[in-house]
Amino acid sequence: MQTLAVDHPLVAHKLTTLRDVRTDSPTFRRLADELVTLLAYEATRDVRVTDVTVQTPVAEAHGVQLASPKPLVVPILRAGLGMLDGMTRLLPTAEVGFLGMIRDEGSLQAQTYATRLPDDLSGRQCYVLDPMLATGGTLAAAIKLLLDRGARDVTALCLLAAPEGLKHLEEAVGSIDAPIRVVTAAIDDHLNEHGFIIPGLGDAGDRLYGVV
Ligand SMILES: O=P(O)(O)OC[C@H]1O[C@H](OP(=O)(O)OP(=O)(O)O)[C@H](O)[C@@H]1O
Ligand SMILES: O=c1cc[nH]c(=O)[nH]1
Ligand SMILES: [Mg+2]
Repeated sequence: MQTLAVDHPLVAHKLTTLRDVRTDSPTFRRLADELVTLLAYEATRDVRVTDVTVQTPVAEAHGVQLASPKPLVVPILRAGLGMLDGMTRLLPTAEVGFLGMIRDEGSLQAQTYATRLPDDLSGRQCYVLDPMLATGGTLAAAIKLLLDRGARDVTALCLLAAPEGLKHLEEAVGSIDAPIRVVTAAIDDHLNEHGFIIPGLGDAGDRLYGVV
C-alpha cells in the first residue's frame, strides 16, 4: 500500500480553515470540494489514458484521453458525498458507484447499509472517497468489497488520516497483490478514546450536513 500526504501550501491553507470549529457548513462544503480537486490531481497520476490525435486549427497534435473502461468513483455515504463533485469535475467520464457505511460509535465497527456498485470491477480503476480515515475499519471494509468484485487498482482519497488507521489498512489490504493507494491532505497525530482523529476536524458528516 502506498500513502501520500499531499504537501502543498494551498492544501494546508484550506485544511486549516476546514479544521476551524468556527467554519460553518456552507464554507466547509466548499473547502472540501476544493480540497478534493487538489488531492485528485495527485490521486489520478496513474489514471489510464490512450493516445489520440486531434486536429488543431493549424496542425495535428498528439495527445491522450481517458481510457476505457471508465474509472469508477465510489463515495462512502454520508461524508464522502461532500467529495463527489470535486472529483467528478476532474474526472468527467468516470462512473459513480455508492457505498453507504456507518461506524458504530460504541464498538467503532463499520456497517454497510447500502451498496450500488457494478458486479464486475475487473479492469476498473476505482477511486474511493471518504474524508476521514480514523480506525481504518470503514475504508478497509470498502476496499475489500471492491476487491471481492475484481477491482485490482484502488485509490482512496481522504482529507485526514490517523496513523492507527493507516496501519490497520496496511494490515487489512496491504498484502494483496494489487496497487492500493491512500492520498490524504494530512496525517494527524493520533485517535482519542472515542476513535476521533486528533487534532482532526470533528465529525465530517455532521459538519457537512448537520447532526441527523
Ligand atoms: O476509519 P473509521 O474509524 O471507520 O471511521 C471513519 C468513518 O467515520 C465517518 O463516517 P460516519 O460513520 O460518521 O458516517 P457519516 O459519514 O454518515 O457521518 C467517516 O466519514 C468515515 O466513513
Ligand atoms: O475524527 C473522526 C473520526 C471518524 N469520523 C469522523 O467524521 N471524524
Ligand atoms: Mg459521521
